[in-house]
Amino acid sequence: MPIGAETAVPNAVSVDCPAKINLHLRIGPPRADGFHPLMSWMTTVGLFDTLTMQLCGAGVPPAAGETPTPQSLIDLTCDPPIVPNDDRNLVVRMIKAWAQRRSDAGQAAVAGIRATLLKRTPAGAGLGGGSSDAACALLAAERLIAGEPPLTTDQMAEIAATLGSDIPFFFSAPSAVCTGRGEIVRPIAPPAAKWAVLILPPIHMPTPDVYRKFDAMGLGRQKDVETEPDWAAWAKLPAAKLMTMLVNDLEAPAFAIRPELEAIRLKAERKSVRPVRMSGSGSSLFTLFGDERTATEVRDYLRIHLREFGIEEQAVMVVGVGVPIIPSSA
Ligand SMILES: C[C@@](CO)(OP(=O)(O)O)[C@H](O)COP(=O)(O)OP(=O)(O)OC[C@H]1O[C@@H](n2ccc(N)nc2=O)[C@H](O)[C@@H]1O
Ligand SMILES: Nc1ncnc2c1ncn2[C@@H]1O[C@H](COP(=O)(O)OP(=O)(O)O)[C@@H](O)[C@H]1O
Repeated sequence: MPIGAETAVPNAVSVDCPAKINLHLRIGPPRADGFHPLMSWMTTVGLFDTLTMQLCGAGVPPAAGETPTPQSLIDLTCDPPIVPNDDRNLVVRMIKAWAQRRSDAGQAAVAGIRATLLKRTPAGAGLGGGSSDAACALLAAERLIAGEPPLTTDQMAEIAATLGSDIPFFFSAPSAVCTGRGEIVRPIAPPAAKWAVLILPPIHMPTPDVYRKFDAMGLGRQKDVETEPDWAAWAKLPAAKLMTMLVNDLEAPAFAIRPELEAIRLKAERKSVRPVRMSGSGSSLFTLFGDERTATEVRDYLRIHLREFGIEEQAVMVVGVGVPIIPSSA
């Protein structure tokens, strides 16, 4: 009998899916498969989407106004609805890949899953929101069928790597060094700096465009992704010192595509009197702090001085650095 088919009581799991930032991101020349080798120190930050999932089958009463059972394996509702709820959504693709793996392994089929995704992390910001949602969908799905032999972190990361280079990181949250095309993940200590000011310019940066520009500019040296810093020493550095060590090799191509992003970064650096880095392929920017009070003061100051770029108040925020992922039964 399929799991969920006879479930009398809805069994929901809710996960706050954290965004990530690339504290340090070095990129090498493209490989034969077109992907770029990289070396990145990634950490979660406290900006969250919320994903709720519920087994959905014959015995489960539908939520008010919702269809009784999904027509397909997963019935996803997104808020805002502008986010696709079909196969373009990494949550849908992850659940399908998970169900396929179960089927290949001869495990019981899942009758259906009803999911809702409340989006807060902007897409195209280099914050891995879609990747986090996908990883958290797998964690939630595994929890929904508790009692079965759970997948190991390596098995989850293996499924994840088939869907996106950034997804495996989230199974080693809150802090890891990612190599290969991003899918080889090694947990390390999170930074001592526990707060970040995050700036979200109203700019959508498509990741492939930034990598293409990186190639067109002839950037990328293999040795940059092979020489690893002393991560343990970096993790202990005070925030201001650590910021001076961090590099993002995708800044040059991102700024070549959108020069106003560089102008925002420069202004943010001048006004905060500290280095400001881009995360991933952009467009988000961050700087780290050891204490929340200083972070809040700098945030308030930047809110005033970044207005001229069309950056709204709520797009400059203080977030915790190195937050855990904790699915909870709802
Ligand atoms: C740049 C980074 C840094 O963490 O993050 P984002 O800015 O996307 O958050 C990642 O490398 C993005 O990872 P992710 O967004 O999962 O990329 P994927 O879906 O696997 O690939 C999207 C496209 O990006 C390019 N790509 C991605 C990863 C990589 N190591 N080399 C690449 O060249 C390829 O053109 C690929 O077709
Ligand atoms: N659950 C999801 N949330 C947001 N975007 C998603 C999701 N699933 C797939 N996508 C697609 O992935 C793209 C990249 O989204 P995301 O991972 O949030 O940003 P980034 O690559 O900048 O870190 C989006 O433009 C969108 O088309």
